[in-house]
Amino acid sequence: MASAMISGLIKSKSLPAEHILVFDRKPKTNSDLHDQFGVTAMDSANQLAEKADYLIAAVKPNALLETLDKLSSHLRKETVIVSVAAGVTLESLASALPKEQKIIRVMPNTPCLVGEGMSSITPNSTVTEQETETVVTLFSQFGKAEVVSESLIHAVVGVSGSAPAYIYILIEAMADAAVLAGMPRAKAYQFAAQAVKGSAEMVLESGKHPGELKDNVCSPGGTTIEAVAMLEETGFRSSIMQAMQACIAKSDALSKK
Ligand SMILES: NC(=O)C1=CN([C@@H]2O[C@H](COP(=O)(O)OP(=O)(O)OC[C@H]3O[C@@H](n4cnc5c(N)ncnc54)[C@H](OP(=O)(O)O)[C@@H]3O)[C@@H](O)[C@H]2O)C=CC1
Ligand SMILES: O=C(O)[C@@H]1CCC=N1
Repeated sequence: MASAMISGLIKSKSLPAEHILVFDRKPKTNSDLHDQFGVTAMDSANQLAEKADYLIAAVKPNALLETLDKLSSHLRKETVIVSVAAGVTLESLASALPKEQKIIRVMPNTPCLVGEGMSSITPNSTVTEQETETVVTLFSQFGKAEVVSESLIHAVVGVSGSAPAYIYILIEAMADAAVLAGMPRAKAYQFAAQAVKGSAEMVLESGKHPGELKDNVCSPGGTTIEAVAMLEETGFRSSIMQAMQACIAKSDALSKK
């Protein structure tokens, strides 16, 4: 996720690469990030903590609190800690950080890598409006970003954070069926991915209800309604909803650990 954000930020040209400071505990990953993106690789997490204005922590949720706890004594009071971890609440983050530390929870997704991310932003009470705006602007450099209340983050994990995985499965299945019908594999991925991308753009740009857009594709007695009837029979909608409910429940369970 960190690479996706760094890459998105570099591509946006919104700040010089060397102003982005990074640290990964694996020296090779650290130097690879510098070689690949031109960012400044720090020698230690403590050094990063001392210098950063906005510190984005992108380690696994189960390692985050211990990592922040170790950094605590090196942080400046005005540094804004940005956590992208699923299921780690503002309250738990605060418990591992100095009193009154500014904290923002962000839930991004991997399409940040290609400038098409979707990120939610949730500040704690010590963050100023201007600092929240700065983080919204930062994450808007590689996609869309919106402030949401903390209670909605589980839904965000389900509908955008984890969602690229479901869409990739959809694209893979569509391509498999096209291959079954004789289309070469590479072309099948291109056709399937472009169909998904174009359909998403139609929802975002037209503002029309997805049901209306679906109806427009279904010619009477035609091919599409056959596919739609089969999707209903095999429980496609229900499958998506159940998968997302499992995802949302896991996000909720992680936050209660
Ligand atoms: N992947 C996704 O689509 C999304 C992920 N997230 C969140 O992003 C976070 C990272 O997830 P993801 O990128 O998938 O995980 P990865 O395991 O791919 O990346 C985590 C990276 O952090 C490194 N790391 C671990 N501990 C430290 C430390 N103490 N100091 C410095 N670097 C460290 C890891 O190194 P090592 O290999 O040595 O463990 C690894 O390179 C998670 O909290 C997740 O909830 C949020 C939204 C979407
Ligand atoms: O799978 C995960 O836990 C992370 C959080 C959202 C996307 N990936």
